[in-house]
Formats: sequence, C-alpha cells, structure tokens
Amino acid sequence: MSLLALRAVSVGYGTRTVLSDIDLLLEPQTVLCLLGANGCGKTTLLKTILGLIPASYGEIRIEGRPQADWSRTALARRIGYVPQAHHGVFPFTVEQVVLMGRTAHLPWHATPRTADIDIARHSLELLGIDHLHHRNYMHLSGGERQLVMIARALAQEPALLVMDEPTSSLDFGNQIRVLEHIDQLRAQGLSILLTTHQPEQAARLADRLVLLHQGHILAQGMPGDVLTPAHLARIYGLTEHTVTAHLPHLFPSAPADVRHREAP
Ligand SMILES: Nc1ncnc2c1ncn2[C@@H]1O[C@H](COP(=O)(O)OP(=O)(O)OP(=O)(O)O)[C@@H](O)[C@H]1O
Repeated sequence: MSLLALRAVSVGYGTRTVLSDIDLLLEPQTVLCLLGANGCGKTTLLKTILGLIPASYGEIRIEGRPQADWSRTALARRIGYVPQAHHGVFPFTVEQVVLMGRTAHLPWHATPRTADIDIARHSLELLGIDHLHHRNYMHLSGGERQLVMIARALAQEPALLVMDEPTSSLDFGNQIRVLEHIDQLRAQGLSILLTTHQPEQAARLADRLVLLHQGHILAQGMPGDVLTPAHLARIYGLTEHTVTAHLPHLFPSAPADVRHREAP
C-alpha cells in the first residue's frame, strides 16, 4: 500500500487553479522530490497534502484512507512538516519549540513526559544543535531556525516527512549534514517528500522525481530518466546549452548538438 496517493488532484486558491491532474504515489522508505520554477505550486501542493488547503478536485489517500477521514491529530502523528525558511513568531526556547513536535502524541493539555523531553533532546542532538536548546527561538539565525524546524518534525516520529526546501537557508556544512540525515531517515524506514531548487540535490537524494511546469506534471520517474537538459530547460526557461554548462556533474558528456539547441 502506498503511503500517499494522489489521483487527478487540482489545487489552488479560490477560483484560481495552480496545479491540476496531479497523479502521484509515494511508497514507504522512498524520497520523492518536487522540482519546478518559482511559483509553480510546490508549496501549495504540499499544504494540500497536509490538509492545510483543501484540494479543489481529485482524491488524496494517506496509508490507503481518504484524507478527509484523518483527524488533524492522527495526521500529525503520521506526517511531520518542515515549512519553507521559517520566520514564524515562537517566543519560546528551542527545546520548547521542538517539544511542540510531541503534541500530537500527548493527551489533551498534558505536559510533556520525560520520554518526550528525551525524544526532543535526541532530535536536537541528531541535527548537531543540542547546544541551542536553552536559546530563544526568536534570536536564532535563519539557518539555525531551519534546523530547529527539522528537529521539531523529527520529534513527531512521523512515517512521512514533508520538507519544503529544507536546505535553503543552510550553510554548506549544514546542507550536507541535512542531506545525509535524509539518507539516514530513509534507511530507518521514513518516507520523505521534499521540494528543492537544486537539480543536483534532487539527483543525489531522490528515488523519484516529479517535475512541475505550467500547472501540470511535465514528467515523473527515476532521476536518471527525468532530469534531462530538455526538461530542465523547459521548466526554468533556459537553453539546454545553459543547463548543461551549469550542471557539469549532472551532464558531464552532453553531446555537442545539445549544447546549442534552444529550449522548446
Ligand atoms: N495564500 C495564497 N493566496 C493566493 N495565491 C497564493 C497564495 N499562496 C501562493 N499563491 C500563489 O500560488 C502560486 C503557487 O505558489 P507556491 O508558493 O505554491 O509556489 P512554489 O512553487 O512553492 O514557489 P517557490 O519555489 O517560489 O517557493 C503562486 O502564483 C503564488 O503567488
């Protein structure tokens, strides 16, 4: 059974459709990556999957059950969410913010148990930021906040982690650490749905890729099949030559004719 299944889903705001005909499956222990230009609808799709925005059409199933049958708490036990670079107002310590990840596992209004505090501390340690646990979240840098949001989602102990550009504010070292954590989490059995603006990151991480373009899925499949100069040129409005010239690790031996063809 797929962890997540979308069939003919349309998403948008009011009468404006942002994406339509979205079919996708996410299997257990899989990393699925959404790639597409700014404003193509990646975040909107993630929020629709999380139940924060209603789908305007189609069917979303989580672990085989229609999304509408899931209570918010039950969903929060199964899906952790790392929003895009976080600027929210959390006048709490880092440890308190990470403990919020345990809320769905606690009875209504219960205070966290020692086990919950241990799980929160462990999440901070995993990301190498346990030294921040007493700091005020509001006083952290953008990258530190992003790591705290990842720790909070890990403290949820979800089956599916939804991450919106998880490395966007991180320095080189922390980007690599987060990518390695994603590999480890998959090895431990988690599934991960993430967005990125970096094709090389998608190629390194993803088991499956979905390319979004002009309101639809342009292509989906294994990175080796989907990440072509022609597809990248199309979604980013570049020539294939520019794409291959800027991604030498992805396209080390692009044929000469590709280097001069224009994007369709
Ligand atoms: N709350 C909202 N109300 C109306 N329109 C919105 C809202 N949020 C986003 N949009 C619009 O929906 C479209 C898709 O936005 P979305 O944030 O999903 O794109 P994205 O692919 O995640 O972009 P980026 O890569 O820049 O983060 C954009 O045109 C955006 O302006």
